[in-house]
Amino acid sequence: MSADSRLLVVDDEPDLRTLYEMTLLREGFALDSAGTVEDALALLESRRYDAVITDMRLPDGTGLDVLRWLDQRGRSERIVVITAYGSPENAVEALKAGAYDYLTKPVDLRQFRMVVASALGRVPRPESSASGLAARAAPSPSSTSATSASPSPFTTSPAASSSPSPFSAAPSSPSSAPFSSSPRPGGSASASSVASPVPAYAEASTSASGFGGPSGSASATTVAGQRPGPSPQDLDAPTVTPMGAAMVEASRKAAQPRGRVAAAGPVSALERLVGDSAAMRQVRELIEKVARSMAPVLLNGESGTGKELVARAIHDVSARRPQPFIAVNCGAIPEQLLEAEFFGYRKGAFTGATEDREGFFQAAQGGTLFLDEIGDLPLAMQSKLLRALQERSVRPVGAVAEMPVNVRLLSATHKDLAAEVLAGRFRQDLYYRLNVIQIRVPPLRERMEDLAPISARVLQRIATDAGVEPVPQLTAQALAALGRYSFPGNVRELENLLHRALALSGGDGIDVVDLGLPEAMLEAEEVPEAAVDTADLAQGVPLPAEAIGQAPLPSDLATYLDEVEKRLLLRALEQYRNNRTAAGASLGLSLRQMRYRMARLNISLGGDDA
Ligand SMILES: Nc1ncnc2c1ncn2[C@@H]1O[C@H](COP(=O)(O)OP(=O)(O)OP(=O)(O)O)[C@@H](O)[C@H]1O
Repeated sequence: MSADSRLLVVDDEPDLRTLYEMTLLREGFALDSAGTVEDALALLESRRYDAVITDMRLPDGTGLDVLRWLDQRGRSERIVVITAYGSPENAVEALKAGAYDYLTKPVDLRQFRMVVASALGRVPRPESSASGLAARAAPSPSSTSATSASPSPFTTSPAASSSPSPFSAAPSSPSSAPFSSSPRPGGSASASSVASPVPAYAEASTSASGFGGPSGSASATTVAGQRPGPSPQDLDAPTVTPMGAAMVEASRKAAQPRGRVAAAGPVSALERLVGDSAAMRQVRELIEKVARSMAPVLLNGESGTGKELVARAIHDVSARRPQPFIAVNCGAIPEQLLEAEFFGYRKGAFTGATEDREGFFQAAQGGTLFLDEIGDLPLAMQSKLLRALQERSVRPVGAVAEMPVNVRLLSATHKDLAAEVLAGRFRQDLYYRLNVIQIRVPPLRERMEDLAPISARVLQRIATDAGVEPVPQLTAQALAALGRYSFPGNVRELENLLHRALALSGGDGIDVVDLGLPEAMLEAEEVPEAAVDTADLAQGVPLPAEAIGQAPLPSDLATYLDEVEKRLLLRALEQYRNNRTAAGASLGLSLRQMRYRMARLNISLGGDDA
């Protein structure tokens, strides 16, 4: 049944080669094998394969040689590298070099089959004998809705925001504190546990709530609920206490801007990631690149910069897109519930465990598990997570057997994890595993040229959600005022601020006053006196007498005016830290006009000038 896939196995140990061959032949794959790099390359010269499984250490080179050979030729074969036990640095190196995945010796054949299936883009089918949970958790590839046969392990309520749970995700009022570091949006702060890989509520809220909540959530699938679940006694909780559940967002589909859903179909997270700054272009490139492998990615950046959106984009671009994307806020889960939440539990495991429940890993089976605020995981749980990653299997609380999981792990933190390692608060080995590839999502203030397009997109979304038409635009002055703000809460704060501005603005335009920026900030940022003459030129304020009345007449008016214009543009650019949108707006120019004038006057900002 799998004979359409042809694999190449490279290992110099005949016994192992035979073992791999037998395993793969039994799966129905067509197969070639080689014992050296040279033989492998000869075979690869002669034909293409769907995947290559290669040992790292070979008599005449390493698996990396095979990998690089393929990479240099732009070949599409996915590569699984087999590394010796206790040499994670080899695995990391292979992943960085572009391997799809790795296996550690001694190879567990069940894992072997799963990894190969995953490399071939098939839905890995964990052995059903391992646990009924696995089979239940694994969604059908063709199924796009909640398919779990089991009832929700944790009660989830679509009426999330009314949940009294301490972890509930009542959308925060965007107007409450536009300048404070905004509260997490309804999305990320949601409280809910995963019942099934793709809970019905996820589907429903994907189409219902659009691109994000009023406070700027990235997730339209956020669900908050209260789990009347138990606190496992064997996890330091002496009695059963109804707890607020972990914070989870589950979605197989990206959230999408409302109003475009029906016409344009689902909008991927990558499309939702607005911004054409050099930094964002680089992030987008990395997303495309890392989406091709199973390499763990650590997203680093301040709160509200878009780390979760980037994680969703990686999932959306990857072959795992049809499978669940499970986002978990590690910092929000009570410590004594962590193990049960992550790995699930079995009926009778502790008082109140009246039925089997799946955990995040099972819910993400075949898909992506995004662990936000990974730096908040307590050390004990870090060890358990590390083990799950190494073994690619988890043991639900109260279960005897391990169950294999095929999950791609993405994590995020606003902390400096390397410093946390040094301080003894984060396990070095786990850091090493999570940090195979790092993507830094820069703060908004470092990419202010993205301010205008993000604002436009956000306004479009919230206006559409609120049924406001036409979509109000920011005036040039409002945009300039925003350009002077440092946005400690990043894009989320911008969203909150615009939400509030939209509510306050009466007409078609959003002006400075609607933004509710603090007086102190506006005063501090007032245009310096010396600039008033020129800044106000457009409003008809006359130039000071000495500028035109007493200065000698220029012999070449055009060149003279060009020089004046150039100096003013340079001053504005300096004042707005090379942000052309804000600098232009302060002079009453659109970005396009600004670009045109800069090009005409030969003004270059150096570096990437997009
Ligand atoms: N480049 C972008 N374009 C459009 N919207 C964005 C962009 N970056 C972030 N957002 C929006 O900003 C909000 C915050 O993003 P997100 O939740 O991904 O940030 P985060 O870094 O994960 O925050 P935290 O660290 O607090 O979890 C979301 O609503 C998201 O959709």
